[in-house]
Amino acid sequence: MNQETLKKLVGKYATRYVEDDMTVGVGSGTTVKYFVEALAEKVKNNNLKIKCVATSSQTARQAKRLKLPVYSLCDINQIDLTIDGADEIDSNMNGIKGGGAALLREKIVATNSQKNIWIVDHSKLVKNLGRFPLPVEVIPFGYEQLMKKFEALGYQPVLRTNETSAIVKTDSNNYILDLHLGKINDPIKLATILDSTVGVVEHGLFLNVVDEVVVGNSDGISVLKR
Ligand SMILES: O=C[C@H](O)[C@H](O)[C@H](O)COP(=O)(O)O
Repeated sequence: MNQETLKKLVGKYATRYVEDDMTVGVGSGTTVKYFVEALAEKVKNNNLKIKCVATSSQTARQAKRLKLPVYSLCDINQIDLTIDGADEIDSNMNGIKGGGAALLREKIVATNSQKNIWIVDHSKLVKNLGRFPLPVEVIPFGYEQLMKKFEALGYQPVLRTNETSAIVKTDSNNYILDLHLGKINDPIKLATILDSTVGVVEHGLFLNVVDEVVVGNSDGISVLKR
């Protein structure tokens, strides 16, 4: 099975976690896109009454187009379950997210969710985090100074730009610095440093956040539980 087929498979599989009357956090990315499609189908076929909270404007647009009811996080009491993708997951079920620049809203939704499930193909499972550049969302004001600080720390920051070389702006109008770390030996220490750096809005280290990971393998699906 190719990667796209595996993404589709886990996206569809994840709909089994969604029950009537739930409020569901809906993540972002190319894997979640398949979950949203399958969820819309399930909601329609079973006449489910659910509420969705989207982690990005892109997901919100897709969900609305497919007639899923999208609510603002401010207008709901509690999120029962969030289904999201990930860029890397280590053996402690810690992850890197933000490859699609949605990390800030994703972390807000995840930390307001009773349960978090990630859906990935097997290529996302790693021994140590860090081969995937760590996305850090920063305030545009004075971001060059932050880049200098990160360079001095050996983090090798790269300002994220798009195909036309324009600076990528997040849904909150911030910039993304991708840190090329190679291997993150101590994710907790790194998260603490980034959390206390002025100008950093949020980073893509999601530590102790996920409850279950649905993995698409060439011979089928496996589920990792914390
Ligand atoms: O900002 C984007 C999110 O963190 C995505 O969930 C993550 O990048 C995984 O995306 P994909 O399923 O496209 O690999």
